Amino acid sequence: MLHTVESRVREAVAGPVHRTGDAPVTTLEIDSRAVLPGALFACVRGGDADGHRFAAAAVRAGAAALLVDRPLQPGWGVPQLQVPSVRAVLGPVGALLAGDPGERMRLVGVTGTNGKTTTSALVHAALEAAGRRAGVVGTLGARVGDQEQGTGLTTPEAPQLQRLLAWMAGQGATDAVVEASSIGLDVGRLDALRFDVAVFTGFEEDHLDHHGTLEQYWASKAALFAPGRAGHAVVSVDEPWGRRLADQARVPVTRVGRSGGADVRVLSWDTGRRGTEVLLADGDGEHRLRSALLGEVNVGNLAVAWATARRLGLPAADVTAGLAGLTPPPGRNTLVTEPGAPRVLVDYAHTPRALRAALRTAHGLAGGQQCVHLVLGARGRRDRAKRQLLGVEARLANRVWLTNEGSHGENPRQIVEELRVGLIGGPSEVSVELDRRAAITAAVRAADPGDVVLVVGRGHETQMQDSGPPVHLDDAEVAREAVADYARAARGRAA
Ligand SMILES: CC(=O)N[C@H]1[C@@H](OP(=O)(O)OP(=O)(O)OC[C@H]2O[C@@H](n3ccc(=O)[nH]c3=O)[C@H](O)[C@@H]2O)O[C@H](CO)[C@@H](O)[C@@H]1O[C@H](C)C(=O)N[C@@H](C)C(=O)N[C@H](CCC(=O)O)C(=O)O
Ligand SMILES: Nc1ncnc2c1ncn2[C@@H]1O[C@H](COP(=O)(O)OP(=O)(O)OP(=O)(O)O)[C@@H](O)[C@H]1O
Repeated sequence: MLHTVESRVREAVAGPVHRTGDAPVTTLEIDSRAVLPGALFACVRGGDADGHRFAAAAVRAGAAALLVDRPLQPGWGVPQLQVPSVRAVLGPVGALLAGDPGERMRLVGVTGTNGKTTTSALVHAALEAAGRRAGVVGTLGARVGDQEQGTGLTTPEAPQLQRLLAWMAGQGATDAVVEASSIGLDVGRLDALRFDVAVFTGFEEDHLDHHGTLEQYWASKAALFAPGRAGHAVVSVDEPWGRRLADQARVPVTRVGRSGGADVRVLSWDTGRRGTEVLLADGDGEHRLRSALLGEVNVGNLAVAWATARRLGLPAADVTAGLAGLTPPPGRNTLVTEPGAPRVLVDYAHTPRALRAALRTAHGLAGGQQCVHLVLGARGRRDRAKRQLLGVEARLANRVWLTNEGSHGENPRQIVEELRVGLIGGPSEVSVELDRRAAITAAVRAADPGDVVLVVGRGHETQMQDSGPPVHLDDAEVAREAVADYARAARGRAA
């Protein structure tokens, strides 16, 4: 009933709350186009639109009540609950109407500029190996057992996130791992959830088009590591940002890294075509982890996942088995190979630091003798300041193919020019091919069999958007075709 929602709102926020009547409400919905009969429609003021404008449409679709921040005249015959900020109560109200699933589950929240999806998948694998039924929510969707649902966002809006957790609990999940994006934290999508363990994978400049300043971006992430939000923190302290967080967090911290002060310390590691091996030391002694994930970034991800799983009380043998058994998430350092053809590494790197790491992984695979060819673009209408920095990092490649990555209405040639600025004066040979499929194919054709072609930016994504509707484009699929053609042609020449 709406009066129960009112009580929850009063517990959660200060300020005036006013209700015009009562009605049974079953779900919370923030999009009028998704309203089902019995919903409480929350009128959210957004960047593009004011949800109050869609209240009439929501009532026509069956909304039983409205959550508003100003009284609507008329109310179209349904009661209204007026609060100071609709967005600020989405978490608590979403939790209430979903049956407070977070209170029945053990929750892990994973934040960091990069590594959330990978680390979440690792922790999830460890939980399952320990015999716990666990769900996972993030960029790749929501999953429990063999059931999946799309999420659209890395961290879904609070009503959807709460419904997903309820769905997982209904499927028997006792635990859930949730990717916590900075934007999700900033706009309150994770409000009303308390994480048993909050995980920090690392930090660099990103999403400044949303946050405005680096400090604001930092503050959004750091907010997760506070009493009431998290019980314990697992923090990668290899970089200064992690050390800052470990020092400032107001919850107990497990420090993970290569330095002497770390509680979970990486003693040595090795990564290559066959995967990654890490030797760790913690309070219980030394542990050797093996994983099919490749690339130096996964050394840290594995160590952090280990520390998280152990913090959750999972037995060491189960954690080791879970981490070893994980199939690499799609588009994260995915290797495409055929005998006689160059190897292609498809990776979701879309920040300067991730690109640097991916290039190091590619050079490692190329063995230092062979060339690394990079296919690089940048997404339109997103973080424009990042482009030049990506270009600077791209100098680590021997040859660079600048291309389109989905212009979202911007001029793709202009985006490529902004990337190219960072490459000026560098040693790499630079070509421009705006057709992404043609760029990947050309890079493979131009490579020698021992070379590595690194395709970054889109990872698992299968839809690319320019000015028109999205079109199907899967980098790994294009790479597989190019590599197969290359191998066929090589066999033909040899025959
Ligand atoms: C910055 C941000 O959080 N934006 C999200 C936000 O948009 P907004 O508040 O501006 O909403 P709006 O479009 O102005 O609309 C206002 C309200 O009217 C409603 N509406 C709108 C039209 C209509 O016909 N009926 C209707 O009810 C909308 O559902 C919304 O509630 O609320 C929308 C509705 O849920 C989200 O789709 C939108 O995400 C946009 C699409 C987005 O791309 N967000 C990205 C940047 C994002 O959140 N990314 C993070 C980080 C990913 C990473 O780590 O890389 C993520 O967690 O995914
Ligand atoms: N710990 C890490 N530090 C830096 N870069 C990483 C790390 N882990 C992965 N990466 C790089 O970042 C890319 C994205 O990894 P992942 O999907 O795990 O991160 P994410 O935080 O979920 O990204 P997003 O929020 O954009 O979905 C990888 O393809 C890899 O290039």
